[in-house]
Amino acid sequence: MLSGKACRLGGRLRSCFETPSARLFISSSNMAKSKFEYVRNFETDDTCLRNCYIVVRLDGRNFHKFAEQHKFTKPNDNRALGLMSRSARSVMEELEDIVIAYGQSDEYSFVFKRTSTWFKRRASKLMTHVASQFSSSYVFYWKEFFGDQPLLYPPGFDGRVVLYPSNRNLRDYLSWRQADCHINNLYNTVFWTLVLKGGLTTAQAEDRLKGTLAADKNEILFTEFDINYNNESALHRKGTALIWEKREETTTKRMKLPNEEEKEVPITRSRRRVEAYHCDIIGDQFWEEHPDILEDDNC
Ligand SMILES: Nc1nc2c(ncn2[C@@H]2O[C@H](COP(=O)(O)OP(=O)(O)OP(=O)(O)O)[C@@H](O)[C@H]2O)c(=O)[nH]1
Ligand SMILES: [Mg+2]
Ligand SMILES: [Mg+2]
Repeated sequence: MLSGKACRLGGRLRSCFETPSARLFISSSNMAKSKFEYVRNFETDDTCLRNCYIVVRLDGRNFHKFAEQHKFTKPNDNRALGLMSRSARSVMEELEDIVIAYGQSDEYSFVFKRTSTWFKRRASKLMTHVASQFSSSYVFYWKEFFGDQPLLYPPGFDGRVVLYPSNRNLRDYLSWRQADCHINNLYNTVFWTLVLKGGLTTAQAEDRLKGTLAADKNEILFTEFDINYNNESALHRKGTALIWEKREETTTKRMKLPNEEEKEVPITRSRRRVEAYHCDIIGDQFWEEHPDILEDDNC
């Protein structure tokens, strides 16, 4: 006698029949389909093109308001930036194949290696995993950065996926984000210096900066406030690049060897860790010093 029951195997519903000597599985594709089955075909194929770097960029939703309500310091709040990078580190540690992440303000870009087959390269899976891991980490680690200051409401992050077929394109993408960081930070630094130290209203400061070039802004900071922009915090000027690095870590362990007394023995292990850099990633130096990030263009 065969006894039939539904079993879940590898995520698929199969019919499972047991005989005294064997188990027989009949996959659902061989069974009569329900009349609802056709809706599966409405799912679109969003597989990312092979050989391309997959970039997932997240950006905080309405962080202008979020920053106001949580009293972020102006123009940069190191607690907020620290929390963004802590959350990005959690994404890199929990998800596979991210070779570099770059963040500034309320955004973070995650670059998956071009040969990644994670989640069959399905854009929606990659993006939603990154966005949900990042968002839950942002809430989870909030206290580590903001202490007793409460999180007033759940923050959200939008995500998008962009493919870059060459190392040049990928580097230009990251350069674009770092240039954006520089432009915004220079503007915000002068703007808030004019307001907080120069006594201008926000409207006056906006007027004063209308039509100015980078050189003019540097000049205002230097001549009027004795501030050399290049000496401002690298975290604020350059943003944060997170990459994997191998580090030798030495610990000691108490060990007892045969015919010897128990003693402390040093043990050195090579560990992969996410390291943060606040440096220029537009020029060649960073990429020459970290040749493992990019894959060969001729793959
Ligand atoms: N004071 C302060 N504000 C920050 C800081 N980082 C981000 N912000 C705020 O977050 C905003 C991020 O800009 P956007 O991402 O363009 O704008 P948004 O308000 O998040 O709007 P959407 O992204 O379109 O939802 C900035 O304009 C600031 O108002 C910070 O360190 N300090
Ligand atoms: Mg935003
Ligand atoms: Mg933004």
